[in-house]
Amino acid sequence: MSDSRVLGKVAYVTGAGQGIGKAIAERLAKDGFAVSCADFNIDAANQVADGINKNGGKAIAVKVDVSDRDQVFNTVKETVEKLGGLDVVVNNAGIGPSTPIEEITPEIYRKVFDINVGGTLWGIQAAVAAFKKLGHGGKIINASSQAGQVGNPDLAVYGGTKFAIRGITQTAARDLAHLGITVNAYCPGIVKTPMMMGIAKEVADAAGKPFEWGLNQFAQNITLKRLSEPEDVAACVSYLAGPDSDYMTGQALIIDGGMVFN
Ligand SMILES: NC(=O)C1=CN([C@@H]2O[C@H](COP(=O)(O)OP(=O)(O)OC[C@H]3O[C@@H](n4cnc5c(N)ncnc54)[C@H](O)[C@@H]3O)[C@@H](O)[C@H]2O)C=CC1
Ligand SMILES: CC(=O)C(C)=O
Repeated sequence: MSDSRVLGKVAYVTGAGQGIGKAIAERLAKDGFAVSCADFNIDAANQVADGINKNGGKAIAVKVDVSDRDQVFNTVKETVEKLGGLDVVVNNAGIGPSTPIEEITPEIYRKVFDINVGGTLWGIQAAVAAFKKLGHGGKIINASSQAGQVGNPDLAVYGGTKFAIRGITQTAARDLAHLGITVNAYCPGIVKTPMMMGIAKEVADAAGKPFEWGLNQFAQNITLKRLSEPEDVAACVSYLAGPDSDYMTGQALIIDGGMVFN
């Protein structure tokens, strides 16, 4: 059921073409947001936007490589022009290769940080510019991870980006509060998406083990004894995007089924 408090508001979600981003876009549309589905894979983003529109929501798809600052600014501008405003930016897009310490190369380091950390910084910057031009504050929501809370096997580079995103979230919260902007993050656990399944396979293959062994390296200590659905994460982001979280900023909400206990 939609929330009358967000009707007429606009959300820009990166990585909305599949996985967690798709679930976030669909949930925010159900909540009542008009949604800009931003993704490198424009065909996938179009499918998500078409599905939202067919279900009575309002959505567009925009092609973006979040590692390219100009593309992020241009697609945020396109969102404002086509949907009539902007209130929430979800910096969800990311890549997650497994990187055994001795196999890390400068190329993979730069690529993962450019997308995961650069994409978050450019999304924050573009959101601030749009909110200021529109004359109001807003909400910025960044994708961290349980792997941004504790070190995970073979994820030194990816996990490093997720730790970085928590720190960026805290600093941005402090720096942007005077503009009426809150900045928070979400830390999913082991979510059934192509990214996670890919990591599990890479870890298993590197160890010469079956896929299930690789997945279990990450999923064996989930208190609730089930993998996360993308919709579990979208429910957390729905809270962060809505007015009930207005008094929250600089936080990284852990939505992992009970893996990390701070
Ligand atoms: N799947 C999991 O278990 C977890 C995922 N996360 C985080 O959640 C976010 C989403 O992850 P998933 O849905 O699992 O990933 P996914 O790989 O299933 O989907 C990622 C989406 O982002 C898009 N994308 C990738 N690089 C892009 C770029 N440079 N510019 C624009 N779009 C780009 C892809 O086309 C894809 O549609 C990521 O930030 C990830 O780090 C955090 C914790 C756990
Ligand atoms: C992909 C990810 O963020 C994990 C394993 O927590």
